Amino acid sequence: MAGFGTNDIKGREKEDEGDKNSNTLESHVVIRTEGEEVGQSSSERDTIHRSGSRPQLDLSKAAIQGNFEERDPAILLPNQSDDLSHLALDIGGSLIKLVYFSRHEGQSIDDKRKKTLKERLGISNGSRRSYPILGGRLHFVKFETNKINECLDFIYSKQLHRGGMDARIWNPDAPTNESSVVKATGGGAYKFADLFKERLGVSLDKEDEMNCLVSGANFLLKAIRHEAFTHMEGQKEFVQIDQNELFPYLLVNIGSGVSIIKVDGDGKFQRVSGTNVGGGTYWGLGKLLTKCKSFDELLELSQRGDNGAIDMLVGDIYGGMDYSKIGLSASTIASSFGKAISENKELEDYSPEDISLSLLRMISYNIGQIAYLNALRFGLKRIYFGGFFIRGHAYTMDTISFAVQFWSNGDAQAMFLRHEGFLGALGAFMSYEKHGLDDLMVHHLVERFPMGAPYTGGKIHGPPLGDLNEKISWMEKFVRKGTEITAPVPMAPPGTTGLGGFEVPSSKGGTLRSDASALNIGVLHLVPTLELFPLLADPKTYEPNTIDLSDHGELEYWFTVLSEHLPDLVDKAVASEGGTDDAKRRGDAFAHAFSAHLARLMEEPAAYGKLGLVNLLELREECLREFQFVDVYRSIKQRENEASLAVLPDLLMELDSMSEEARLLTLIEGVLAANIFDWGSRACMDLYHKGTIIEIYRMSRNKMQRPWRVDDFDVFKERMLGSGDKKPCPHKRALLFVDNSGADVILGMLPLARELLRRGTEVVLVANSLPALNDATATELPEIVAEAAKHCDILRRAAEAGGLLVDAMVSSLDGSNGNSSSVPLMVVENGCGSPCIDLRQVSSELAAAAKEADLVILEGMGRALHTNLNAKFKCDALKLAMVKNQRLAQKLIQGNIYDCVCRYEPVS
Ligand SMILES: Nc1ncnc2c1ncn2[C@@H]1O[C@H](COP(=O)(O)OP(=O)(O)O)[C@@H](O)[C@H]1O
Ligand SMILES: CC(C)(COP(=O)(O)O)[C@@H](O)C(=O)NCCC(=O)O
Ligand SMILES: [Mn+2]
Repeated sequence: MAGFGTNDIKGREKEDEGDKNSNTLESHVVIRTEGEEVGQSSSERDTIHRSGSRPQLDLSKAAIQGNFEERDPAILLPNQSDDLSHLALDIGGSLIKLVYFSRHEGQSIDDKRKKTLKERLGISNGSRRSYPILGGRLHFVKFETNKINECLDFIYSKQLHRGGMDARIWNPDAPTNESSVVKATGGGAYKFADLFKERLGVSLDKEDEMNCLVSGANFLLKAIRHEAFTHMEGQKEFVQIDQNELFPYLLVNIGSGVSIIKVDGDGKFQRVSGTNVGGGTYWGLGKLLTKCKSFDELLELSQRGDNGAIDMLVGDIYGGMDYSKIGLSASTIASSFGKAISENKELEDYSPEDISLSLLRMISYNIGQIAYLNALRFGLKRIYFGGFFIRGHAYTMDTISFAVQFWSNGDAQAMFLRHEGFLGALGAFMSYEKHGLDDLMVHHLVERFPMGAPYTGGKIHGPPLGDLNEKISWMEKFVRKGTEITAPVPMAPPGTTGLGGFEVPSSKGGTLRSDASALNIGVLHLVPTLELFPLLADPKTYEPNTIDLSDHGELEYWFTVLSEHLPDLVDKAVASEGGTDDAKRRGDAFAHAFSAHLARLMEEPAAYGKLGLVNLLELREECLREFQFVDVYRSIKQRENEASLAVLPDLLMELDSMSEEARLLTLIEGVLAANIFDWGSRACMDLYHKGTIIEIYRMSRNKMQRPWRVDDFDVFKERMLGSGDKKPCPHKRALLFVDNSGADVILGMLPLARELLRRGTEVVLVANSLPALNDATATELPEIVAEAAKHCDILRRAAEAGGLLVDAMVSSLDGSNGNSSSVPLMVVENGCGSPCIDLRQVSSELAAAAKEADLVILEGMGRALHTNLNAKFKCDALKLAMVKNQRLAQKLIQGNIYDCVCRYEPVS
């Protein structure tokens, strides 16, 4: 449909009138679940959501209460917290790497509704793992080895040596275990054992370094989706690792020295070679030759260098010509530092920049070459490079990649790891028994990039700041200091010439992002309750994002959309927390944090792994949560729900007076029309100033004209109603992924759900676990359904059967009580708090509900267009959305804003 003219819409006063007339939800609330927001003080709500992502999935309290019959493992065994280890170390020649685990208080809403639901879905008992996976977070921190005292202070301040602060949060009476044991690897585990004992009273349990490197690498390659990447000529590309073809591979760890390991499987490896010319050589020699004070300074110098001033090039020997017969260009380095012998110059006559670059190239190239030769020795094609020498530095990676590519004629591939320097520490962490990490799968891990590490220059450790005040004041300091965070990472292509030579890197004068602000690895959230959505036709090829943000134009467009939305979002966020000074400070901090993330990603889109809209939109919500904005759109949602519930009875009556066929069309039309209530869309927000909810809804419905831009309604209708005399059998169970609040869910999806129920199909409403924009959450839905059920027998009976109406439930219309024989209407949480959905990581509840489902209905722009438009399912799928963005409409459906998509994909 075309745009909405102002003529269509009446003045704003109407809305207020409508508000006065409508019943408020609060006055009708019947069920109130534990932990529910209604009526809670904001501080109570904070506690519930403070833990950030997906707390509902983490049923820690249930486990704490000792109900070992429950399947949900989440965070478990608080009383055994002494057995659970929280810290592992890799103490190397140059750096100390720490991996530590923190548990966070999850929200458990184990109410009656959930219990009934679990019974229905058959997930109440049995199949507990023998070793529960822990729910919590893995943090990565590093220190310089020569500043070991800083490291000891850090461990002490976080009490990590005592099993962590968390242990006492769970069990305040837990004795502090003075003789605790911490897993450690690297030479320092021996060298500093006494110091750890003396200062912290802990014994270091030494683990073999190679073993740790390998198990760390294997864990990363198996459990993290976007861990490994190639880096050629400035281009970073993530590689999808086929788990069946993971082994064998060559692992090259470039620390102070270099270890080269052939890996054949878990625990199956051989250190086949190594070289003493490694990261320590670059840093050591570089320090002597340039007087640099830090590794980063040295690396930064290299970016402004011209190694041709020191290196003897092929051209220098051949009078400026290539030696093309053997494939060497004039710019190929014939002899690193070779020029220094023929010139009558002293060290001071060479620039530190040139020296640093010569050194970097010499060492990187040499390691690349030795790595390749070893790969050749064993016929290996995949070479993974780790170790902190790499430091995510584009030029280093390009040089190594070039060497491998050049010498192997393209046969072997150099790949790098995002957690490059933490392999050993992760391996040491893995060596604890009983942590259950071996069972972890890709879908159990969510990586988050919190703001608030101390980015102050110089310090290389960057523990995330847990305390909100600390975070905000850091953010304020940062804002005063300037743009340290957003300073560009030098990513300029190195200008490789081919033929074994390199031109001088073209990036000039850029400062290297300080190590602590590199922010390219986040905190790994372990969420054991996440699962792969079982109805995906082919999980291996599934890609949630529809739009490819590696297209720079797209990236820029969506970044602009998000930036422009920010001021309004901050206003709403601050208002949602009462507009207090504290809320304003948090609002400011949020705006800066989110802008900094955007700026970071704009410079280096792949910094946080492969980037898509699903990540960007979730990042925004996560960032709000980080600054404790619990539910920004709460009052908007409530107002829209109230207005919509008030007109629901009329709508249901209207529907009931129609023929089956007309009704089905009206229902689908209703869903599409009501999808206009989206507070994430700029165009829609502008629209809301022009009319009341009900007016906009009516107008939207009046404008629904078929054919829609994508219109598979007739095929869907045939599947639902049959044709001629043939009545098809109804679907057994439909999953309805709902979107937005108010009209969208109440006047759109609920009536559709009711129709399915009427036809004997069980309905599962799938809603967000956490708030995102104005999306209804799974905790809000039962109340909404309860209200709707007051006006509708079908909904009431189904809701009762699905356990949605509990205790002193609505006084039923027909006076009957108790369980009816109706097919059930259920509500499950989807496991996320974003306007989009990545079906590789959904709640276990949803995964269980999906097993019996034969129809999936995805609704809304976020879940059906930005993500999943191209997703294929093992069952029938209906994708419904109104496109509320002009550019997207053009791109996806060659249409216009407010056009509609009704895509039906029957299982073949
Ligand atoms: N901030 C830093 N300080 C010192 N060295 C660093 C730093 N960042 C990167 N490096 C490089 O990383 C190397 C150490 O890598 P790492 O994998 O930690 O090995 P090790 O276990 O031998 O300490 C150093 O020799 C240096 O080349
Ligand atoms: C965030 C959204 C995906 C939510 O849409 P919904 O799923 O509610 O239909 C959408 O509002 C969106 O893409 N907004 C940004 C584009 C714009 O403002 O035009
Ligand atoms: Mn939405």
